[in-house]
Amino acid sequence: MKSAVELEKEIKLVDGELLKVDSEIRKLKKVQLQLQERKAALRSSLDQLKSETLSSVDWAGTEYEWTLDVNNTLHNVFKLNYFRPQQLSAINSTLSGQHTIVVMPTGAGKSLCYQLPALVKPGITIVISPLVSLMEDQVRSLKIRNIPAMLMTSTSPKEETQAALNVLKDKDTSIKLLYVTPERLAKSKRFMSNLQKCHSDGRLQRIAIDEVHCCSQWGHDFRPDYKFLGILSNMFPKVPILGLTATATSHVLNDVQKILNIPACLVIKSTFNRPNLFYKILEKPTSQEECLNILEKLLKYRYKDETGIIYTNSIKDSEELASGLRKRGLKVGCYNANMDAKDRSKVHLKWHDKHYQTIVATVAFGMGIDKPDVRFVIHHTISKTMENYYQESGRAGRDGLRAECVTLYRMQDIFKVSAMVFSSVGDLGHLYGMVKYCITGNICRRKLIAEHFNEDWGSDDCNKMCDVCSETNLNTKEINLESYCRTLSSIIDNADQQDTKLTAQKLLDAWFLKGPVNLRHNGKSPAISRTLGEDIIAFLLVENYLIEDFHFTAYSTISYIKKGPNIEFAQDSDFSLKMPIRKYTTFELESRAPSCTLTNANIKNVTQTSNNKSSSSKMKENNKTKITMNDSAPKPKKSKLIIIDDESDS
Ligand SMILES: Nc1ncnc2c1ncn2[C@@H]1O[C@H](COP(=O)(O)OP(=O)(O)OP(=O)(O)O)[C@@H](O)[C@H]1O
Repeated sequence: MKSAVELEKEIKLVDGELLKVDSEIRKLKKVQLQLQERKAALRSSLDQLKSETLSSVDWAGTEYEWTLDVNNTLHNVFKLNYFRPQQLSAINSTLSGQHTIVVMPTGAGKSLCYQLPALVKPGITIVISPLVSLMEDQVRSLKIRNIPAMLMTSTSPKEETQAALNVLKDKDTSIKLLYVTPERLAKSKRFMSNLQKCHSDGRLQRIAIDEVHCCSQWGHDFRPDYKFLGILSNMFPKVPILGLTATATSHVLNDVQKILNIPACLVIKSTFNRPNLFYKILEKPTSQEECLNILEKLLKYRYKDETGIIYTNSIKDSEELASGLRKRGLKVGCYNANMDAKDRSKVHLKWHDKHYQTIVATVAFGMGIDKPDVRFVIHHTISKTMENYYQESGRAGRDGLRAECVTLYRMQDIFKVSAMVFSSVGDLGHLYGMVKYCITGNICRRKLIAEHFNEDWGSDDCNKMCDVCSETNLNTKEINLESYCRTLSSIIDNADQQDTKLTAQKLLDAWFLKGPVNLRHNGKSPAISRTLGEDIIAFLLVENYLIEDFHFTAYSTISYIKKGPNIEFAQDSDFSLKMPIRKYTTFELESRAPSCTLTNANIKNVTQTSNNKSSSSKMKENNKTKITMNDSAPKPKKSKLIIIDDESDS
């Protein structure tokens, strides 16, 4: 038997060996990590290469084995004469079996990209869509065209659900498109097992995922159940996935590809320019009564006999405006999240059938509006972001004919919206993008929208279809803001010393020597209009010379104004800051809007049947999005209202 000392000694020796092994393990782990990183980098290069190779193909070609069928189906079943830009590319790519993501603006015609291929090849196309009402609309219009389609949601009667499940097992089914919600897919084991059966019988033709940005947490409509869709490419590797979205940011698109496990897929992206939409900013009066006067004139004269939407940002406003307009003899429906689903769909239908000229709605009225002839979208209050504005205004003119997008803007609305944005998202940058769009009077509105989508549109892309470009007598004057900056800074310092917080309104009052005397400055009232004063405050917010400071009460969130990081530059002797003065351009409230004739850009649109790589729109973005077009037909995105179909089998 060994002595204790010997045993201790031996333990030390073993410890030494263990240390050596640990060190070897660490070294090997390091090598393993390096190899994993190298492998990931190689894989990413391979994906990139595959994606670039895919993008270099002219997918809009007309020599595919299915071309004749595709054209016949377009004409005979969908009764359409031409493809809109990128539709044919998307159709050819998915029919070739490629995983594809299609990014097209709202109303550009994404649905056709999966509905048409579904009829050209045998088998079933599964369409995953987040909105029950949208699916219902689509199935209804497919049935009108004698296209066998079905949907399966939690609200479907039991027999319909059973029938839909049977379709997946039935080799003789005539059904070509089966619509399901992501929740149904994620939570129904029966659905998934039947889908596997359908696949093993060789009948699962394609999986289309509408609003595919809902996969990504970076997107504005994240839906947790969309994450589940990542298993589809592993379960059915040979079945092409076709994702569709109107959200264009590269961050979201990369995330979507990762989540769906299709990193090397083809991304087909249209430009976001909507050439048939005329953009206009109108000065918003202070009182609701005056707002109603403007809206009344617009509805009675400018948009006589036309259908449109008035968006506002609160339920209260939607009710007040709707009732005010009704009292003025107009046929108006109200739509907001306070109403139950039945009432909302009644209003939607009445508007759809032109019983109502306009619907006054909060953004609850959004996703899934498929009315092609919306001739005007009026924003009574600014949207929360440029993206939202693009989506909401984009509901106009989906038929490609001229339509108008009018925004009523005044400074106070910034703070109504910013309190909401701050409470929900915390990031005001996107709202300020919207403010910049409204207060900039010397830059084409389209150019400002293009900036948001990382695109670069020239003046040809606008074709005088915004209030700035169409104004022949545009004011290009600038105003120096140096002394105003210093005065505003001193007013805020003075209020601080008195332990008083200033709202934008109070700051404006103090600047114009109105309101409490102790808050006013010592100088003269500025020799400018109060409206210009409001623009200056908004401009200084957008440019970070002023910032908002939010305080919460039991009933509301109040926005106060503080000095921003850039205001310290105002003390420098060589400080210079200029703001272009906005001029409200002419807009006839009481004459008919120009008629809905095809614009040149539209004509280009509808005759475009093959890929045109000589785009005049230069995409700055180079995120695997090589196919770009300059003349997309009539995005967003989308309202925030999503009806979740959350019933599972269990
Ligand atoms: N090639 C075409 N020619 C003429 N009209 C078309 C064409 N393709 C689609 N449309 C019409 O354009 C309208 C919008 O199509 P669709 O609903 O597919 O748009 P979308 O891109 O899915 O929009 P959203 O993002 O709002 O869902 C529909 O009325 C549709 O019939």
